[in-house]
Amino acid sequence: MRTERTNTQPRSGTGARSHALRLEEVTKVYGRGGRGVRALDGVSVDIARGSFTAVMGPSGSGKSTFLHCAAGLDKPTSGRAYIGDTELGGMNETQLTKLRRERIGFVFQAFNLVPALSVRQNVELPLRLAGSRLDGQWLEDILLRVGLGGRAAHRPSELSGGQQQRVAIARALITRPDVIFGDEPTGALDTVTAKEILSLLRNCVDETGQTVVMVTHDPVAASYADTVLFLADGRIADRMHAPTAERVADRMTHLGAWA
Ligand SMILES: Nc1ncnc2c1ncn2[C@@H]1O[C@H](COP(=O)(O)OP(=O)(O)OP(=O)(O)O)[C@@H](O)[C@H]1O
Repeated sequence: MRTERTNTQPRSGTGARSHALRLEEVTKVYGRGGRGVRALDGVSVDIARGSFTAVMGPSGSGKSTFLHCAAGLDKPTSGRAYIGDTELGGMNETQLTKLRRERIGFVFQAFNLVPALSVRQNVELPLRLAGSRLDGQWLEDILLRVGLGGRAAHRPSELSGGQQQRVAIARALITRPDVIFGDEPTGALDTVTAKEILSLLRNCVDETGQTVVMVTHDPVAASYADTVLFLADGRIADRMHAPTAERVADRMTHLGAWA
């Protein structure tokens, strides 16, 4: 049985569990005055290391804004975002770029691989950009872990969609990041391949203690997580532990997602 590790309460005092990321009263308003859109509205969440969290909600509920503020891609209008104990608000663009390269992994729907580079070179890229030393054994371990041991010399165009997403996951793992953020990582894949990729993300959490936070519209994808956060109108409307696809779909229906 899976251990419940995502603590959705703000951390308090001593004895708190180690968190990979934390948002404190994060509000994001796009635009100004009467035409401003409150995309996030006082969101507080504390996500434990080694946990798998899915973020769901109706279109426009603030999922992308949540991910962007948590990953330092966008600045909250008010409130604070932390990766580990590092508060992002005080950082300039150069520092944020460095933090994203070294401490965050991204897996997007569209894979975003460099076509001219081999699998191995794509996976090494974050370390090269960061000027960090490459641990060859770790690279080999990761390629094996994602099932690409025999494909290291291939170009992305020579791989299937599922294999390309495995490269993206390997690239996200190479820096041993605090958090891997997934933005619809299975959105472009067929059902069978999507399940393989979700199992791989699940294994990264269970076997290497990786933290994964994934935005998805798919209740089946969300069911691989330990916890689902449901957003509605920029707020956390609900959270579900040990989710099943049926319960997630039911909750989404009640949030009016598929009305
Ligand atoms: N750059 C922006 N400028 C103005 N409004 C924005 C901007 N980005 C997002 N919004 C608005 O903020 C709200 C939340 O958007 P967000 O993209 O976070 O929602 P979402 O849940 O990811 O939606 P979807 O599931 O459709 O991708 C929406 O009303 C959206 O129109």
